[in-house]
Amino acid sequence: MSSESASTTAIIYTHTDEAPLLATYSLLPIIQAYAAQAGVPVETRDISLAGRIIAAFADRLPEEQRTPDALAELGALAKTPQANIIKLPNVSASIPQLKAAVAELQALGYALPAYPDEVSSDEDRDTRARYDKIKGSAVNPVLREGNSDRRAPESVKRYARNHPHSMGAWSPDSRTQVATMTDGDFRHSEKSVVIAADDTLRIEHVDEDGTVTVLKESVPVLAGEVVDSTRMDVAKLRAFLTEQIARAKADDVLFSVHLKATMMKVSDPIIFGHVVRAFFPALFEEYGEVLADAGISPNNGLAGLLAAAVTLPRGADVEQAVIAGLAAGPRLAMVDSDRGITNLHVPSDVIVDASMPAMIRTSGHMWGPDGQEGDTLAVIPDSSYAGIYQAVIDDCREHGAYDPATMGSVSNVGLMAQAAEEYGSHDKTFEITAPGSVRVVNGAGETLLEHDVDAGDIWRACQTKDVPIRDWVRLAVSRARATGDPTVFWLDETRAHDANLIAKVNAYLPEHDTAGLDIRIMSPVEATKLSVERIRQGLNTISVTGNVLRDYNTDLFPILELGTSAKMLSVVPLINGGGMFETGAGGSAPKHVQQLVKENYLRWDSLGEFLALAESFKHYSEATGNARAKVLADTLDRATGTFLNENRSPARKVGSIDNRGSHFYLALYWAQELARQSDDAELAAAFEPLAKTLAENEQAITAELIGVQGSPVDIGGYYRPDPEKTTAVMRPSQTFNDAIASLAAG
Ligand SMILES: NC(=O)C1=CN([C@@H]2O[C@H](COP(=O)(O)OP(=O)(O)OC[C@H]3O[C@@H](n4cnc5c(N)ncnc54)[C@H](OP(=O)(O)O)[C@@H]3O)[C@@H](O)[C@H]2O)C=CC1
Ligand SMILES: O=C(O)CCC(=O)C(=O)O
Ligand SMILES: [Mg+2]
Repeated sequence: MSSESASTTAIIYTHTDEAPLLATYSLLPIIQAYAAQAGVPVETRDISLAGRIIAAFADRLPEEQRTPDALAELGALAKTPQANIIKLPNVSASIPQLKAAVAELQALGYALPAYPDEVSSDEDRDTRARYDKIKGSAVNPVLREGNSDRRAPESVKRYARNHPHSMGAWSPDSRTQVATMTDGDFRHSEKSVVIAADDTLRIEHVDEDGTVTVLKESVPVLAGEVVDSTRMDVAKLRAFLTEQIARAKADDVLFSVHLKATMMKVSDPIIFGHVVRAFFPALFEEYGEVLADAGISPNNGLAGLLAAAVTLPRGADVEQAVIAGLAAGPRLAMVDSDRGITNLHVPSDVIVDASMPAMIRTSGHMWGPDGQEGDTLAVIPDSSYAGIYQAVIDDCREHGAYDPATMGSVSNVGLMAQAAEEYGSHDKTFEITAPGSVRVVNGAGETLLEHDVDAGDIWRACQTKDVPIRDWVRLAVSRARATGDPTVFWLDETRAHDANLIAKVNAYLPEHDTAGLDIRIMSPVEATKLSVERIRQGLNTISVTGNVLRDYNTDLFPILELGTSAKMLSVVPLINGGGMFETGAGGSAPKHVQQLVKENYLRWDSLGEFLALAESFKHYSEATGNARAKVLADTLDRATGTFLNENRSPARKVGSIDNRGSHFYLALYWAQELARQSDDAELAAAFEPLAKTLAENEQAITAELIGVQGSPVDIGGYYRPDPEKTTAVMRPSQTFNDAIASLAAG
């Protein structure tokens, strides 16, 4: 089947990375077997980090190693009404991850160039440009051609209330605090304009002598689009960081930094590098030049720095300086205290959306170098969104931890389509090399936005198109109508960008019937206070936010309410009519892969996949008229309900059912629902024998699945696991495999 004809008729299930990929090896064969009975093809496309690297260098690889650019194909598909994509989380690679993936592929025989830290030739420039396109959040902005609708379905919320997850108690004496800048950051420097007519903008740097350097030649814009620019004053950033490090030391709390070096792939690694510099002043005073000359950047974290420094003549001295710096500074929060991995080791290890809620769930604690929990100074340099975490912390300190058995819910409608807001800043973010100004100029040569800058400052521009804003308002009203819940736009009228958005929201709301709906506009901090107050009363609130708060809120509230964002329903109604169904709101859980390899146990919870799949079948049925797809959806919904009632989610430890066992139970309940339903007798007959076989063999299958656990396994790679080895590991029950195979045979 060619990809064009496939795209009009098939559901595309993405082949990604890490834990979700492992789960796919077990779950996808079940899905394909069931869907085939209803005439619904389910195909895969490889958008894994390794797959994207291979595709990007296809022209430099021999014929037999080449693969097509599946991400480009799906990006184009997402713009069509035919799109029906199930999107699993994928690695948004930091440079250390990218390098590791390249090394693994090279070892597999792919003659890929190394990532050039220093660029000295045209070839380097080309190689670097290809890798830079792959790194960071490179998949989601391409596929997300719609806004985001993330929520906990009622059945999931009920499950969480009946099986409340653990929640660390909060003390009124907690000294945990958020530290954020009050001046000179992105928040305080922001300027914003609404574009009057379709145009092409240019971004220029003007140095102190008036010499103009074009930073970006062409930024096409449409009428009604919001364009912002802003700067991080690096002198102020460094002063702020030095102050916070001293403060954490004086207060004897842990020091931690929380960034999004993956999604904000240009700005945040630079900020991360400044944190590393500020934490180790003596190291950089002494060896800064040596490290820089060797192309070793603190932006990639302490782990990369230490590994690379070993090769230097004074490598041992550098290592000693790091040890001395750790001893001299405040106690540094740890990612893994057993393995000595600090908060400053790898930029992709401290991703704010997951790291802050995990801390709030654990009594406001992080882990210290001694492996003990402790209060922390959580540094979030830019103040645009940091205040929401402080508001939650203040609430917990005052009223204690939330109670998952009784708390309400905060769902999210997020603006993200067409690379909205910070998502689109990657190719418009610059680390400034000389003092002067940066300006955004329109086609007529007029300056629309301008900032004074100094060398080292980070300057960035963002774009938010009008069509997505309009669609976001529509989606917010439709969720408000569907639920009757208060619906709050988290917008701050004192922020330049938000002020423009507020005007648009006020213009577009009257296009809808909002009679009887409670729709408000509040600053993020005030909206947080309202939402947590309602949560404590067991009440639900819809948060309608921009892209970054979409990311933050859809981990923050689910982690507090459900224990994990993996249990979220995450739908992206694509603006051109297609559907994308994301599986949960979390990431690719690297820790889970380590556990599988060590003890053949995968604790990944595929509930997000089950929820996405049901929505995808529903959409398929509506788009194609295939009534059987609707039967698949309805029966899967009911099966997921039983799955939750029976508490068949993976446990965390060896000896219980894990991800594979949870897939068996889903297959059992789904087959039983299909056999039982009366909408389609033929389909019922097709599933009756399977339902019987699975039920009869429950003991045997779970015994086979649990029996393999407990010892190390080989999946033949991390970023490019070997398909045969991984299949063998992820499908270890012959009885179960035979039963699924019998469906096709029958
Ligand atoms: N949509 C996407 O494509 C996204 C991709 N990412 C990427 O994922 C990677 C890891 O990100 P990170 O910030 O560490 O966040 P993760 O969400 O991957 O991990 C945080 C923790 O969340 C829990 N968790 C997440 N998903 C599940 C699940 N399905 N079942 C059970 N537990 C789950 C696990 O906790 P525990 O250990 O307690 O079990 C996990 O260790 C990065 O490369 C990041 O860029 C991140 C977010 C979204
Ligand atoms: O695109 C990414 O890097 C991660 C996105 C994410 O965390 C989210 O969508 O919640
Ligand atoms: Mg997120």
